[in-house]
Amino acid sequence: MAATRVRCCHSNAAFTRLPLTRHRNSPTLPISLNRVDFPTLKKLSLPIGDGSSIRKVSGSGSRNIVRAVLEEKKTEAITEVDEKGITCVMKFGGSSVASAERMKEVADLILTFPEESPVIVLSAMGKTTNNLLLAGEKAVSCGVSNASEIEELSIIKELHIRTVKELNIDPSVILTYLEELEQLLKGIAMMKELTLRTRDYLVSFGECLSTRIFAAYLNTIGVKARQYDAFEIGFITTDDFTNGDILEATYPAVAKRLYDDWMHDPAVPIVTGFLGKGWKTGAVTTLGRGGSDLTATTIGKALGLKEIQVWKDVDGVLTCDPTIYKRATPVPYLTFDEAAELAYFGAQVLHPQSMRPAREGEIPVRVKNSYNPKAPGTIITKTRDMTKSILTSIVLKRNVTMLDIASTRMLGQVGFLAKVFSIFEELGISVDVVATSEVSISLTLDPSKLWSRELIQQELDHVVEELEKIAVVNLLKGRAIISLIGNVQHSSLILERAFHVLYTKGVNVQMISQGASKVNISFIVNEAEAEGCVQALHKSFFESGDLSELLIQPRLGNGSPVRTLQVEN
Ligand SMILES: Nc1ncnc2c1ncn2[C@@H]1O[C@H](COP(=O)(O)OP(=O)(O)O)[C@@H](O)[C@H]1O
Ligand SMILES: N[C@@H](CC(=O)OP(=O)(O)O)C(=O)O
Repeated sequence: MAATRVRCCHSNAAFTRLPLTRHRNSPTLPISLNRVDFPTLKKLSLPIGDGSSIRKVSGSGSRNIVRAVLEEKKTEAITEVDEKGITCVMKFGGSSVASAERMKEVADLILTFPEESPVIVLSAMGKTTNNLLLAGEKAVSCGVSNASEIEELSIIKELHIRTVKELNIDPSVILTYLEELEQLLKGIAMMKELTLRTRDYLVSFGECLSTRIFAAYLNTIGVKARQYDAFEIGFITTDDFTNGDILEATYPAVAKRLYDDWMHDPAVPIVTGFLGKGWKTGAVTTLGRGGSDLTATTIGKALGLKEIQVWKDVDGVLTCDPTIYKRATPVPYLTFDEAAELAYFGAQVLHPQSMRPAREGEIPVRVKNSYNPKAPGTIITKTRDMTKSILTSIVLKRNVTMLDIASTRMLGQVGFLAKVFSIFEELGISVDVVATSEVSISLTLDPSKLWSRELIQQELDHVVEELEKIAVVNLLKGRAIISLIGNVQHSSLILERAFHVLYTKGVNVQMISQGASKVNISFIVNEAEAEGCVQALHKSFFESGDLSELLIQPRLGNGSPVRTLQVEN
């Protein structure tokens, strides 16, 4: 990997010179200006440092110069860089680094982009996170003397030791971690409890191990790499264990640490995905399952990179989950809103919060297949051409619980709605889909943040108990949400087609909602019927010709059709 080298700093009597480097493809985007964070600098209008604001930042493509003029302090910074800085972030999920063989392929893949200097974000190897969680649950009841024999612990040890051997790297990079993991499981066995905080610490071993192995491997093949634990480099989160939210302070802290290190001693940063540090407790937190995508987009925004790449085991975001229907095809373009909605409604391919930093930083996200790098993948941007777009993807969220809540009329309608939602707020449970009538509400509960079955039941009992103080509650389990992500400007066409399919299949829709986000129509069906519905909907929307031909001509006030077909963007 080429290094960034500062060649000269001009002097000018009127100005103080500050070190500043520039982004390769974006000459006006400097990388660091003393202690000023990059996104702030990029916006140009915000106050920086001790109250100065940037008047002008300009660059020259040919001479690789970036110039920043700071208003009040009359400070100018000019730095000339003859090679590139960090250009993109590449995240590889568990499936992409599941074995030594896969790690070699990922290393080769990174090296096929010599023009890039990436930050690499890794998830835990293969199913390691699931195995860690299972090991933790078993430890609670297995007794201290049996903790070392937990099957999942052996699987984790065996996988990592075999990987280290096959990659020919020094096993000491992971042995202390494996010993510590065993100690932790013994501790859980001794305490006979697994708190959410301990659970997060437990699963953090997955990413801590995979990144250490991969960084060591890159170093053995002559690519200088440096491992980072996200919780040590400024990933600050709320203290919501198992579901931490990234706090704003993360961006400048991460940018500073990565760029300072890069400037002093360039090496490919290999960062643990999924992990953070609680701002009050200082303990390790996690960002929710699949959270490494969010780590990657956070780094992308922090460094103001030109692209965020998330490498998966599928050819991009597909028209539906390929495990439900294998004729799913890649969606070439998505907006941040569509991708966020798709993720929120259960498409495992992206973490629900991961689009937020990318959208804020306006950084394109590319979803690629590490098993098939030639496939173009999906590119996610702020806007896209929606002219012919009707339906983009069908998403299924299983294991949904629906609540029918009918008011006992002790409260007026407004008070009733407010009271119901305050109960959910107090219990920290989010609601997915809502439909209301004058005296009743139907809604579905989001199961994604609950990690174990016992917890779901516990929380449900509590919700019902609270709601029964003001309403008659009917709890309906075994439901599924089918979400149609698409151009809701054509909702009539989408609904007409969707209901025709469901009617033909004899499926009764139990609730329907059209999101205010204008990209999503959701309906609730029995879980047992849901997969069949997705398959039938996919056939109808994606396998029966060009739907845009069906768009009805808008009609004039007198009912006669207008001459040209207009499709709103
Ligand atoms: N609409 C969709 N498009 C692509 N993949 C999907 C979709 N819905 C669900 N998936 C599932 O998401 C998986 C990829 O996400 P994930 O397992 O989190 O990847 P990684 O661990 O590599 O980050 C795919 O293997 C696929 O089964
Ligand atoms: N290892 C964590 C975080 C993650 O992002 O994983 P993946 O990228 O493999 O979905 C998990 O399994 O949840």
